[in-house]
Amino acid sequence: MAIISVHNLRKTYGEKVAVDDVSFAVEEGEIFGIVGRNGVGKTTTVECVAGLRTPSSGVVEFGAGLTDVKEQIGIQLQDCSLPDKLKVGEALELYASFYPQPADWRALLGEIGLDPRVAFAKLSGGQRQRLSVALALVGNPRVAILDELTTGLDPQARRDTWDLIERVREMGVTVLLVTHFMEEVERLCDRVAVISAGRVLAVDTPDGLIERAGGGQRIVFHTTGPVDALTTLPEVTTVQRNGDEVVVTGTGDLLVAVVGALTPGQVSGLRTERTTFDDAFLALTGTAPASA
Ligand SMILES: Nc1ncnc2c1ncn2[C@@H]1O[C@H](COP(=O)(O)OP(=O)(O)OP(=O)(O)O)[C@@H](O)[C@H]1O
Repeated sequence: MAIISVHNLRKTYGEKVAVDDVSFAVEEGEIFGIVGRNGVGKTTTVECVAGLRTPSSGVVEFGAGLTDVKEQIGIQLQDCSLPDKLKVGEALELYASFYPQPADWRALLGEIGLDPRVAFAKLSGGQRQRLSVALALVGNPRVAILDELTTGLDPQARRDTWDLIERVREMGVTVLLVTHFMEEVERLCDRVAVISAGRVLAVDTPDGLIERAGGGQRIVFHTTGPVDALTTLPEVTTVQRNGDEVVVTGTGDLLVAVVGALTPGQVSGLRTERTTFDDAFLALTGTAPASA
């Protein structure tokens, strides 16, 4: 049974429609991604789920066992900031005091690998993000909402944060992950809702969305000759031409089918690539993802 079900969520600020019509269900124990470009309504959606904002219309339902949203959903908000002089240990102890049955914050310190005596001002970007994850977990939540956790981090800090998110799931916590970083989706998410302009375009596994975008296979080559015949092949999903360069996506024995249909001697630089979640996102939304 779904631990969170969102039905036709809509949120407006005056004339501004931040979330138009969003529905999805999060299963217990999964890492569920909310993915989309900046400003499409991701944060507003999860703030409505966490009870921080009141939807203009629509319903957010919680599965059995999730009875107290404020206590059982931990949220790490984008750009979380703490007083400069507050030490890591003091922050965790303070946040733990807000909850009736907090987690052991000293054990959480081990997970995030931080020294409790270090002041917030002295933490690097990656360390601040790891602290904000720990603060989201200190209430012993059933669900952790993590919003744009790795934006602005260097590649190593990003990978460390991904490892931490995987450990959070291993602790039995369901994760609702807001991101516009496509590699993060492929690496972490069991399922994902792709949002554009306040609406859900698709909900599926990352592989399922890649499959929709061309079956995980892509062939790139150069030719000056005609390629129209490729579109009639059953293995071919899309053919895109940009000058001499042709990109073909499809399924099954795509390479054999494409090579068989091309005129020998007119093709150069043929290579195969795996379709990525970037391609799937582009195919769904018609826009490339923003860089992190
Ligand atoms: N309190 C508010 N008042 C007015 N407009 C708002 C408010 N909060 C958000 N918005 C607008 O609603 C839209 C959706 O914002 P939201 O922060 O939910 O998007 P997002 O997908 O999370 O983007 P980002 O990744 O940049 O945070 C944006 O156009 C934003 O400017």
